[in-house]
Amino acid sequence: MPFRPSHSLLDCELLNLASAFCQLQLPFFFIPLVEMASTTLICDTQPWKDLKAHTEDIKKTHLRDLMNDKERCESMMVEFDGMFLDYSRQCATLETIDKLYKLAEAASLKQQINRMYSGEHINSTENRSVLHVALRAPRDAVINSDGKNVVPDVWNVLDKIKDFSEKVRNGSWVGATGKPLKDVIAIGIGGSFLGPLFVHAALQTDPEAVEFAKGRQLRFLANVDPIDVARNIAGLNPETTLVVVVSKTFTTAETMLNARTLREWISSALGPSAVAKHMVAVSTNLTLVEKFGIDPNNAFAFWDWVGGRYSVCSAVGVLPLSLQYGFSIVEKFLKGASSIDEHFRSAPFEKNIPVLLGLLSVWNVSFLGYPARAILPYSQALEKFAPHIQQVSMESNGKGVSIDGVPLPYEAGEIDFGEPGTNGQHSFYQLIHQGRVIPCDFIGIVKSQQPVYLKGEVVSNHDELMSNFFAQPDALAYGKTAEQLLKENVSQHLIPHKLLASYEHRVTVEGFVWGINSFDQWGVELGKSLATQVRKQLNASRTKSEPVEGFNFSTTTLLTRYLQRWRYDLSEILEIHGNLGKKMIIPPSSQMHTHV
Ligand SMILES: O=P(O)(O)OC[C@H]1O[C@H](O)[C@H](O)[C@@H](O)[C@@H]1O
Repeated sequence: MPFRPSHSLLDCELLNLASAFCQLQLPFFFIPLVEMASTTLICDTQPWKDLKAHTEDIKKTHLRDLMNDKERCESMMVEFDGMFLDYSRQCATLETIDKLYKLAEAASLKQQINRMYSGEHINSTENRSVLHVALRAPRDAVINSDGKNVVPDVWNVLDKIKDFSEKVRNGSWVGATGKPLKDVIAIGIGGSFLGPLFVHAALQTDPEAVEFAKGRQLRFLANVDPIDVARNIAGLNPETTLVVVVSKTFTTAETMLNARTLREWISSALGPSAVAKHMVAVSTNLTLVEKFGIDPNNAFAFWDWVGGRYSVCSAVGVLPLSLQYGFSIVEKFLKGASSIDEHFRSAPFEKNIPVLLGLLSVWNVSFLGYPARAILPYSQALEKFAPHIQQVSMESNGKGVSIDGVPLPYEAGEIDFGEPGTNGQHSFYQLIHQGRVIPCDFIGIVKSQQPVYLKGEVVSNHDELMSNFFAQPDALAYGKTAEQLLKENVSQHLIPHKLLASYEHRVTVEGFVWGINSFDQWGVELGKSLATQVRKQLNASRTKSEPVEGFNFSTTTLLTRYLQRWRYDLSEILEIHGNLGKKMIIPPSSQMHTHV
């Protein structure tokens, strides 16, 4: 059993809260709920063994020499629909790539992709199909799940979103006091937050989208930290605000508490009946939506064949983004993603961008032993791309057992991190230059959303940015002494939809080759159940002074300290939270002092 030590702690003396928390990263080893199978692992196949042996040749080769081979570099460039991928700076020869194709064959990659598109239950531990590609399929496409074409259902919801968002935007759907709803707070976390935030950030300065968003605001409330509530509602008026509660399950603790908090914010200001006009929902669980008090007519469905982290193209992203930018803008986004879906399904591997990206990741992680990957978009509009891909990749492929429950004797999964260039250059690039070898994805855009060219300057501002984009990869590849690697990806225009779909499929390719289930997340579930135990303890200690029990020494100490350093009784809680409209809407800074 692998032991994964973790640090704990944190001392918030800074805020004078003196609370101690710890980040639990328990040593656990989860065996999915399936019988242990005696299936062959990919590492037992000949192509895997050949690649292992081949790493010795690669270690003797310097990237500088590889870069001098024009023919090699030319074969490592691929173009599709406005995207240009150059992977010539990978520590790989043409022989490596050939061996990776053989590995893909041994992993039945083509067949696995086909199984996904044909709706087979490839998420076997949850017994579900994986069909986020259906979310952006054209209206006349046929994609079956359990013998039923799901595309008409997808378009029913899209049509409903179009209709609703137009009503809100043109003022025919108004708030309880008759005022138009110009501001939207989308509550959600994880997959119900990161994708929509990424796309929102990408569209925020898009010249066309800007026009459609005039006079409107879209905010995201994810963290259960009440500071996030305070920041979200700061400056907003409940009378002109629409709250969209986004949760696949409609049970996620953080989201539901935030939803109850904003329900209180609305009803304490406008009366309980105002909720019907000011709150709508996106979920697969319409029963719980109704129970919460949101009219199911004001709920937008999606389906269990959409994984949370793959849900941005469902109502999860489409509803808030359509409210902000109008449905036509979002529809273009869906079309862009769909173009990559078709490319992924049908292009031969040597021209298939997600397949190439995925195979190279497997090469870097499992053969060259590089556990991390930096995602470096030279575009501020893509500032939320790395955080989104972090979830897509790390929640999908952060697994230690095969899909059949066999412990993996090789590393799988990647540590993803990133920042837009050039900010990252002034932060962590030093380590990449001289410290550790980190494969990097450099993402550049040909045309800026917001060009500036100052009179008297040598180059335009975007060219200045792109000078760095072109310089850094070569500095890494050639270096002075050290060997580094990376790949570049240049897009003609800002194409977040195509990047999104390419990276989603890349993660899928990796999972298929590693032989893991990229579509479940049992580790996260364990964390949730432990939080339930802590929540019960906090309540028992606060309300009945019960001692902390049932935890290990470390957690008991931290919890006891936390409880002792900030005590309150029930009447105080009611005083603070009971009248949200009046007492909680205070600036975050003064709120902190009030509570200390
Ligand atoms: O959309 P929800 O059901 O509220 O879930 C929100 C998030 O919860 C968990 O963290 C899951 O691991 C994520 O995949 C999911 O996106």
